[in-house]
Amino acid sequence: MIKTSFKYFLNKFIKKHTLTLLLIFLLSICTLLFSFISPLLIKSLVDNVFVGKMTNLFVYIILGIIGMYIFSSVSSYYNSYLTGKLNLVLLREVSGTVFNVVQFASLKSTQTIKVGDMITRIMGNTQIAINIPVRIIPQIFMSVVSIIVPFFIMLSLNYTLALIIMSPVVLFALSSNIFGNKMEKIQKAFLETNASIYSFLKENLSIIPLIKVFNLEKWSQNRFNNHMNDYYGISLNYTKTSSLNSSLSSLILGVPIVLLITFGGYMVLDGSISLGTFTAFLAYTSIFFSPISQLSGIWTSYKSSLPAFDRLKEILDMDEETGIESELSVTDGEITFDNVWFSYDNRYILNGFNATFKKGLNYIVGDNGTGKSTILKLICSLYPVEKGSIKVDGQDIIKIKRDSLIGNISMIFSDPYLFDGTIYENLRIGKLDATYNEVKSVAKLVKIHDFIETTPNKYDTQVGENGIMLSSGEKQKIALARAVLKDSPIILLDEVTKSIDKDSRKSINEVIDELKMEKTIIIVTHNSREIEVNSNIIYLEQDSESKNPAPSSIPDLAP
Ligand SMILES: Nc1ncnc2c1ncn2[C@@H]1O[C@H](COP(=O)(O)OP(=O)(O)OP(=O)(O)O)[C@@H](O)[C@H]1O
Repeated sequence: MIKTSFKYFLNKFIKKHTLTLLLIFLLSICTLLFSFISPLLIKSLVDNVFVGKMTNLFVYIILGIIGMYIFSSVSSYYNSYLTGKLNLVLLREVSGTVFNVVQFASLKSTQTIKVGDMITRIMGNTQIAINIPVRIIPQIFMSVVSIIVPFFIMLSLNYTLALIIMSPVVLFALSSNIFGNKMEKIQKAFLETNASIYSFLKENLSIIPLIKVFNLEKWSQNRFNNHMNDYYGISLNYTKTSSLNSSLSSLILGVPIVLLITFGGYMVLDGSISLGTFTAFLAYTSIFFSPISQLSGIWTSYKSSLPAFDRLKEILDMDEETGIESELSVTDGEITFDNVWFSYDNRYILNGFNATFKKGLNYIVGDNGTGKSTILKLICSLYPVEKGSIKVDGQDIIKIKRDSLIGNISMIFSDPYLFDGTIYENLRIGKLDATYNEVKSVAKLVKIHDFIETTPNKYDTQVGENGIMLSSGEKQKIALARAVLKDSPIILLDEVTKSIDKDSRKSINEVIDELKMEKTIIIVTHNSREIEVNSNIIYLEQDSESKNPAPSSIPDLAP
């Protein structure tokens, strides 16, 4: 699974940056050149200048070292700048794509992941995934080059000594593999725990009033502590394993040095290698083994980053909302449900539901949980139906482009969903190009204008997160104003007058009365006293059978 997600990620996001990555690889080699050449310059310094007394070479070697330093520093600057830039470009592209998928995915699929978890995936996991192609793979490449080049140089200097010194490589390969697999498992658990902490915090911080009125502070604290204990346990395991890995690497790193001093030292005394060759070996041994030791750390980070791909792919694979073919043309505004089946998590809410909603007033009434709100959401295509069809003026909504369908519908949820902005901005989402005057006249219509005028900055007053500065009734009036402003032929209202006072309700009903002449209005309500005579009524029961009763025969569902 991880392999497929990784390949998919590379093809979707990294392939188009191949040139930049190649340039980064090239600059990495340039940065390394100095470390490869400098031991040879030192060898020449010892053997030719100090021992062989070729003093004319001295100045060239010094100039060579200075030149290599400058070249290496310039390459290193461009290398790190390009890497940082590519990282930022990819972060913007990947998180933008993931966010976009979440926006357009069906509600059913987005609801499978908790909000806090989703946030950690969009930002945190994206960065972890990007690290692999942008930092980890170039580091692996650099390490491999840093191993291969000194390997051949050492072989050319002294074949036997080179092979003796390189023998501990096997130990590195073994420990990297063992630790890499272990870290992959730990990181998977770590990412899940991290996501559940975010989800818990997101939920907890949004229900603080509930916690206060039920005296749940201690209970809540315990839940947080439990999450933190899990986090602590997994993080400690991570720290323990990675510390063990790095100290084991340092221990293994000592083996070739001991081998060089023992065998190389013997060879110098023996006269089979020069002192310069021994010095060059000393330098190449650390050049050769430090990337091997780094490689085991990089391999561990590579393995531990892999679970992030699966978590991102889960989002990128989400179903898009349906409706791709045609535009909706609303003439009579008739909506028909024909043998509609729909379930949440295999629990059927609608079993072959049939109903017709016509231009004018339509009511859906029924007990809690019978599927009234679900019917409105299905008309908006927020969820796809499983069997049967929903048609608007004979056009199956499954074939209609989503923005065309939604362009013809105003849906007001029972929760008005306000965002953190001004009253004006919140009203205007019904019609983004509405003028100030248009917004104002609609606010007057739904009886919220007078209240707005009393707020500190009038229409520019900030409403706070989810409209926390406003009362439930004020929020519902704002939501209603949005629907009126949108002026669409179909209006769906889910218990929108439940928190509205008697006078305002009266004027809102007058607005609805005016709109019913030319629009299809479907109202979900529990208050049968509000239902107009001669309107179309769908009464839902637990088995989802619909009847068309006379208003007088509907049980009074109001509390
Ligand atoms: N996103 C969801 N995931 C799973 N089950 C859901 C979801 N939304 C609603 N349900 C379930 O579907 C059933 C119908 O819900 P719906 O909100 O449509 O009922 P309703 O008739 O509007 O209820 P109420 O009168 O209480 O507002 C309920 O039993 C509810 O638990």
